[in-house]
Amino acid sequence: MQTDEIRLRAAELIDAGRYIHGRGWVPATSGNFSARLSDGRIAITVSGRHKGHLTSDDIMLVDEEGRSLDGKKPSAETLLHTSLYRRYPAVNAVLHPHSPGSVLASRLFQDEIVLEDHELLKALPGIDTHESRVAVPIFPNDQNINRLALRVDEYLELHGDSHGYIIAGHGFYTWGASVADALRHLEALEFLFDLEIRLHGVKKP
Ligand SMILES: CSCCC(=O)C(=O)COP(=O)(O)O
Ligand SMILES: [Zn+2]
Repeated sequence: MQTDEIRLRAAELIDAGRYIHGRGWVPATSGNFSARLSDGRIAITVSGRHKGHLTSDDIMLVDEEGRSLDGKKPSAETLLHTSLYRRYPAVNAVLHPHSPGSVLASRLFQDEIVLEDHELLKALPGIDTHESRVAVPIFPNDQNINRLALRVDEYLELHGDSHGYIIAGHGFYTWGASVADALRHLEALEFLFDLEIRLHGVKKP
């Protein structure tokens, strides 16, 4: 059943996809997006769809464990979304771009990229001064999404809240209380990754 809430969240994800693709952050059919509904179900992109040209047919519902509720095939990376929703009750949207900044950062830095002394850090929740240090962890890519989700979850358990994480040679994940918030975090992080890459050069020393 298409409730108003589902239609609204789907429209937000469709608009976000058009914007993110326009910026070159989800080339081909890469990336995936989701939003949590008030009853705990999750609206998520169908696997393999082009995220720049999404329609309502490309947004489906899964339960909290990532199981399809409507017979469609959810994103191959659904478990990376559901584990974030499980960990963070205040998070209602997760966005995953395959952006050049995140991929290049993973070639240049190991384990984490540190963002500090940037006014734009204030676009991230809980940060109100440029005198802040944000470490974005970098995990090795893994075709076993369950194993990757566990690895990320273990890191977050150990290190506390995070604004996002990079998967090496792949892309990054970020999240927020709403699709608009997650999109702001995505744009800020990608901008800061790009600045750090330019600052440090694109080749490893
Ligand atoms: C063509 S990109 C490879 C898969 C991927 O990393 C991705 O983000 C898209 O997968 P999905 O199943 O969500 O379409
Ligand atoms: Zn991906």
